[in-house]
Amino acid sequence: MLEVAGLQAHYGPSQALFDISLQVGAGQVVTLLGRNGMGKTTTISAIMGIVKPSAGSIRLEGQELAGMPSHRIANLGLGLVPEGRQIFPNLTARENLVATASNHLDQPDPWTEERVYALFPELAERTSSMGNLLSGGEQQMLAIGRALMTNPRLLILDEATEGLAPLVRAKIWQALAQIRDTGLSILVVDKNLHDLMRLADRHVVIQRGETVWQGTSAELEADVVARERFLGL
Ligand SMILES: Nc1ncnc2c1ncn2[C@@H]1O[C@H](COP(=O)(O)OP(=O)(O)OP(=O)(O)O)[C@@H](O)[C@H]1O
Repeated sequence: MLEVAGLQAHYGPSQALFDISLQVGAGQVVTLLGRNGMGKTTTISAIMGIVKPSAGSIRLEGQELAGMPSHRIANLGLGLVPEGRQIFPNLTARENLVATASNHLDQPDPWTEERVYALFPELAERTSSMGNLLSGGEQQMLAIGRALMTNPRLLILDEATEGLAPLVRAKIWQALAQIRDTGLSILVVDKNLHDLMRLADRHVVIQRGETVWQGTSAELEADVVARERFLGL
């Protein structure tokens, strides 16, 4: 479904990505792991076309995305839940959900407000609350719901549970498991590896802008050296 190979990216003269390769198969949950500042957000930004890749390829079901403007990439089926949630503060929860809703790919059984509220019953209680008045957890649920309402083929989450209480975090993981069960592919950046071990099929570890390890949850569990060396865990 998504194949990234030899991806490089720069911020002005400074190179942030040197050689990123990763694959997300249809219906798979894949994590992107690495210590702070190693290039996880930049990798996601390059996939989404927010940062222009300077080399390498990013293919979605065979179609090259590198060099495309980000709105076209989004229309081809990549749904982003950005770091920091980026909820529209002056729109209500409901308006946030519908503002960017679409079904460009004519997906059967598309996501609707009702389906999002069934996934996150907390949001159903808050439909007329302004975005900036929602709690961190509600904002995160809304950011996920908003991305789902674009009916993507691949959902990408950057630090989806950052700053959330354990109980709220558990709700988010539970929802992601439900989303995975609908067959949607998911690429997720998060620091809570323990929670992700159960949810994810594969893990990709990056260090200083390079992919340095890839494998399954069982392989990562068994590879104490890689965990210590690349993740400090
Ligand atoms: N807008 C920017 N301009 C210049 N350099 C940047 C910019 N954003 C990130 N960088 C640099 O690129 C490198 C990778 O950063 P990135 O944010 O992708 O890492 P990360 O793995 O997502 O880290 P974190 O977990 O802290 O978010 C770092 O050296 C960072 O300083």
